[in-house]
Amino acid sequence: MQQLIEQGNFLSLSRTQPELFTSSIQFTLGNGTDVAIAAPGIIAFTPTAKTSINKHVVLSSGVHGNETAPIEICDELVQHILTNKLELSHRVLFLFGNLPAMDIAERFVEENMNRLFNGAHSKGEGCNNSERKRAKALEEAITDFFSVAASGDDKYHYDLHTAIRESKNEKFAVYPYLHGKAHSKSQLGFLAACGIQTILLSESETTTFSYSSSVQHQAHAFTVELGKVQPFGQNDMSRFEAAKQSITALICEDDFRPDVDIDSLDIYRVNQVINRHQNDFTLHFDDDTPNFTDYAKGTVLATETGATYTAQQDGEAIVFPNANVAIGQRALLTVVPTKLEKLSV
Ligand SMILES: O=C(O)CCC(=O)N[C@@H](CCC(=O)O)C(=O)O
Ligand SMILES: [Zn+2]
Repeated sequence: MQQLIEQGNFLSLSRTQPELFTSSIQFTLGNGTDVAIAAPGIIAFTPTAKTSINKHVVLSSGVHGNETAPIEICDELVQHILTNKLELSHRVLFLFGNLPAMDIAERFVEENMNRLFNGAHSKGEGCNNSERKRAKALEEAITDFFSVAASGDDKYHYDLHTAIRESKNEKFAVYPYLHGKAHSKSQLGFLAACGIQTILLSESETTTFSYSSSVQHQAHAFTVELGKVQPFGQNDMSRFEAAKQSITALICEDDFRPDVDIDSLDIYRVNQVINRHQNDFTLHFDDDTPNFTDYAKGTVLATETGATYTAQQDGEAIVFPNANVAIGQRALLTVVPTKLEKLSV
């Protein structure tokens, strides 16, 4: 543990010597911050010297193993907390999602982990592979972490990703379906401070990590897309500076609440969720077509035996196209511009 406290290399040790963390470990840093390690890649910090803790923040990265920029950002934050370069004002749980997928620089090993949350890990064939077991462990870590929040405290979960393709709107966030609850203006302010001006409103239940935290814990939860997938060490970190600074402010300042002019944001709602049902599922645009490319009504976007998927409105745009997903999984979202109707503070 001496090496961990001196170097702060929690992610590296989790990946290279996971046996160090197979039993849970607790210790306290010199500045009074309690550290609890539940498993490799799962570390929580509680700044006990603070009397006004009212935010409980979950930062997950690497749920897809090849989405490296968020992993590098969180790795650095953890290092700075462990080595006392950063002093927290609020509780933070860091989750490094798919460690084996990071090692092979792939999105996943056997199964896309971001379709296994909200209990999906234990449905169907059951919790029978390492990604299903990890999704369950990550959910349990969040349940434990939020269980000590007092009523009225704020719970947050930012699930940090990068997209496979280029994107006309480089940074964007998926706001999980809120079942009629109002969208939060202060959360949109925080995301804007991170450089995220584009928000997709999901309109259905899913098995993503952010939806799970939103519906299970009433957390302010988002899937945050910070840029494009790059190998470890090849990210232009200057493109993530605003996100890094704002996340740091959220966890280190007593009350970081940047404001935003809602009219300056690009808000979309999901219009179609197109799943792949057949082996011959084909997208009808080039592989390098960026996210948020929009089409005229009637344009054929994808086909498969028995179905043709078209733009239903002028200006309908594509997001996350991927013809290679497993049968039954989401191969394409389409989105259309919208306005936010119900906003809370
Ligand atoms: O670029 C892509 O095709 C995928 C990027 C990514 O991993 N996106 C998330 C979004 C989750 C959500 O809809 O909230 C995913 O597909 O899991
Ligand atoms: Zn991802």
